[in-house]
Amino acid sequence: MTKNSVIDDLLDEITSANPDQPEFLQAIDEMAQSIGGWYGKQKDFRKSRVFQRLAEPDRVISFRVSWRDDKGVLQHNRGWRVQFSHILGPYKGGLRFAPSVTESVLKFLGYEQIFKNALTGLPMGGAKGGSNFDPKGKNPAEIERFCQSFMTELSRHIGPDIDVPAGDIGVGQREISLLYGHYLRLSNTWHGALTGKGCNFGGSAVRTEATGYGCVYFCCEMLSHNDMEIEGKRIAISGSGNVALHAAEKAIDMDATVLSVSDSDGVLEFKDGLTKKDLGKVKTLKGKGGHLSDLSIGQFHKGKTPWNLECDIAMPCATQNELDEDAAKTLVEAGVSAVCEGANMPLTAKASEIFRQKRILHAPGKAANAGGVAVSGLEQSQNAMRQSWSAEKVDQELRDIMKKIHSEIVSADTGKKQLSYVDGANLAAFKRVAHAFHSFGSF
Ligand SMILES: NC(=O)C1=CN([C@@H]2O[C@H](COP(=O)(O)OP(=O)(O)OC[C@H]3O[C@@H](n4cnc5c(N)ncnc54)[C@H](O)[C@@H]3O)[C@@H](O)[C@H]2O)C=CC1
Ligand SMILES: O=C(O)CCC(=O)C(=O)O
Repeated sequence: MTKNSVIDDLLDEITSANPDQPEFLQAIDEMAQSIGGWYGKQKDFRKSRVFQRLAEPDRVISFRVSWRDDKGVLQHNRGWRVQFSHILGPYKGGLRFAPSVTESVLKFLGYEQIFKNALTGLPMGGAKGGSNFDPKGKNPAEIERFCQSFMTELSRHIGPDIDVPAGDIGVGQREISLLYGHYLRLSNTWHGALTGKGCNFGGSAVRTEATGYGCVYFCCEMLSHNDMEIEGKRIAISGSGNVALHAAEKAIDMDATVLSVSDSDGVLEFKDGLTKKDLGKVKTLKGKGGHLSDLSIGQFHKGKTPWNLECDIAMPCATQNELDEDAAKTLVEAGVSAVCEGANMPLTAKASEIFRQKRILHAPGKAANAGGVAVSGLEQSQNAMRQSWSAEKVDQELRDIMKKIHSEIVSADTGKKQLSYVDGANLAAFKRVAHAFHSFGSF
């Protein structure tokens, strides 16, 4: 079978089984393109349809979340937990609260999570969950009532050896605290059934910072492997949430010039580089749910993205498909050297293809943003051991894990002369999961 016929064969059945799930199919397609050459030679895996079976979640739990708003009116949203695979460990992955959440979005995130978690080398399966609830514009009491109602159902499905959720878009430490508090009341058991908890009640040092810091650590590994360094590089960052602001913080520490942060209204540009002082102002504003356009620092460009800024490194840290083909072309013309994904699947398939053709270094999210879930894995270990490690120890572990992920990717035998971080990450992770899955028989 040629590579293309293998890929067509893999995609046909999954595509027809998942109509109207474009994000999920995009993630599946990327994996099939990366591993197709190798998979075509794996007779046993093809015969037992490992790829197709792995594309079917273990289960998708969907539920009603009823909550009362401040006017006393009963509202309801839909909640989900996609428990994709627990081959390598308990289900693990974040919860997202945003109006754009659909089953397709959570399935793509859950699928990516299986392979990201495999790359960390820690015993974690893959899952994702959340709700189409929009936290924007809700007051704290409404958020609390929503979180409690959401957990009333979710608590039946989670536990330290079953499924361990964490945060994602719209779910930060405030929401994790509310969710965990309600879980404790319902279960009457203290154990680490959630990660991202406050450090004074079982959370790990550095978990809040880990995704952004890890992304910069990975970027440094990738640059140094390719005879470059981060010092002095101009970095365009999108987003202004947990991942973006901690990536910006670490990049500034490493003497890079951070040119931007953004939100859905536009981009805030810092021509001479974001300073720690101004980063503090952005953090304070975002902590209160404000808009970047309200700040009187930098230059705000309404309705724009960071992708037309002249930069050396693009670091998309906001959301899926935020960087499209035109943006990729603009970045290439402006001389970008590397793209490092803080967000999950922030590039459209066409944008990704442009960077591949132009041989731009491109670190996919499942590698570059794995630092967050890796420190979640370390939080699970600390909870199980009833220990609390120092920030220095956790940060060192995080650096070591990002380094190890990088070296696994560059040594993955993709059969191609040109090093592709996308293919390397997909192949290294898929092999680990597929070998375990296959050995379980009719699983
Ligand atoms: N929090 C974590 O530990 C991890 C998060 N991620 C991924 O990182 C990305 C960001 O997540 P967080 O920072 O945790 O979320 P967050 O909720 O803290 O921040 C999201 C930010 O993105 C901005 N945003 C949303 N849509 C946008 C758009 N279209 N254009 C520009 N900005 C937009 C929002 O204004 C907000 O500032 C997501 O893709 C998430 O899945 C990945 C690994 C771990
Ligand atoms: O920390 C975790 O469990 C999950 C983090 C996450 O949602 C992600 O890696 O996309």
